Amino acid sequence: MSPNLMELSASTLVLYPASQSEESKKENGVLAFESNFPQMKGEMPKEFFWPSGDLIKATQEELKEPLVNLGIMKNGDEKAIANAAELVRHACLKHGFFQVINHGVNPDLIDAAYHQIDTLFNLPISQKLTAKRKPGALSGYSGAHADRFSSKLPWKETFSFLFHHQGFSNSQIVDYFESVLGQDLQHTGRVYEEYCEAMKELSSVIMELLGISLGVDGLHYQRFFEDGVSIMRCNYYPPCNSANHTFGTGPHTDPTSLTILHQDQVGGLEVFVDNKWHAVRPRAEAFVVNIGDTFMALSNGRYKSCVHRAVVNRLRERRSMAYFVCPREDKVVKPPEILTSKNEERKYPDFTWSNLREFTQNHYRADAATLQSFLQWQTSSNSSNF
Ligand SMILES: C=C1C[C@]23C[C@H]1CC[C@H]2[C@]1(C)CCC[C@@](C)(C(=O)O)[C@H]1[C@@H]3C(=O)O
Ligand SMILES: O=C(O)CCC(=O)C(=O)O
Ligand SMILES: [Fe+2]
Repeated sequence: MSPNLMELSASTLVLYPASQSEESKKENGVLAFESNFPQMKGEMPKEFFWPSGDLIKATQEELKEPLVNLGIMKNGDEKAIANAAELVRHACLKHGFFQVINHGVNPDLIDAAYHQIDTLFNLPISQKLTAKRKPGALSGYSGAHADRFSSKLPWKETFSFLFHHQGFSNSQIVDYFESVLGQDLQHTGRVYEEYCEAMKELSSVIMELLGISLGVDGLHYQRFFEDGVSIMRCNYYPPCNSANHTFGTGPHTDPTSLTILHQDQVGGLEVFVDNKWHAVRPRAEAFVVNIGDTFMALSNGRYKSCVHRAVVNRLRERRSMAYFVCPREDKVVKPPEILTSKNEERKYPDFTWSNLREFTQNHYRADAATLQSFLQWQTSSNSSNF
């Protein structure tokens, strides 16, 4: 760790625990969580308790969430597209969150993808651990992130994998599933291959609309992401008898560019709007779209990265699927000139997704201040090199 990072860590950064030997992990109970989670009965281990300052309840006030009908993007009615762009613009300037309907994704495919979440998380823990996420990597299985963090653990299991938008075979995900979980998971891989293809198409339509809504050429962001590598994540949140004291996913913004999320009918996603937490009512026919930190930078700070979290339920298990759109890792993240030409200052220096991703995997636990902390870190590590 650089000395500068240590200085930062004292004030703003939440750092990983020092790397531990397998022996000390056992002593700390980390491996025990992984193998017993989510069957843990009785009292919730202290590592899952979150500070009371974070546990503020959502308001009962209904959120007037913008629902954007994407069907209009196909028939090319200019007025309808302008109206949709206005809805998106208003939502993104304010909080960075909207939902889309008539998105063209086959509901049977969404059901099939949920079904495969059950296949995945019902595997024996020994098999899930064969696909365990390696330190610093984004793909693989994780139980409560217990091997990465030692406090404020999230009450969830996740399975993540990468999806190359271009230049890979149409069995990239099948191949990954087979390599980490074995031949039996071929069908699961096929379902997610199809799901990710559908997400890629959907993200391209949303990028076009975002471009139009910012007054940028509709093709600009579409092109920027065409050779990207996105992250698909299946989330499984077991029921929790101390649901009021923990989170499934704590408060954060996504460091990625755009998140297309589907949640099941249990509900649990909450967004921070007007200084309050609001529950997002589950809608089977809709996808939730969140602006992430990287898109905030691509819009020169105009569009807000959405602050959100997921709460867990005392009695019911919950599932969600997140497709995190990311550019190619070495692409320079900077806003199009049209957004900075009218004497508007650049809000963020250039960076690459690879740098920001590395920061979240090796130096900082993503939260609601990731981008600011990353920029501070980048500045201090650059200055220490000279
Ligand atoms: C780049 C990423 C880091 C996380 C997965 C993707 C996009 C979202 C990030 C995350 C979900 C934000 C909340 C905290 C986190 C640790 C989690 O709860 O999973 C984050 C992911 C991660 O670092 O694995
Ligand atoms: O499960 C959810 O509803 C949200 C999950 C989330 O925010 C994430 O994985 O980044
Ligand atoms: Fe998120």
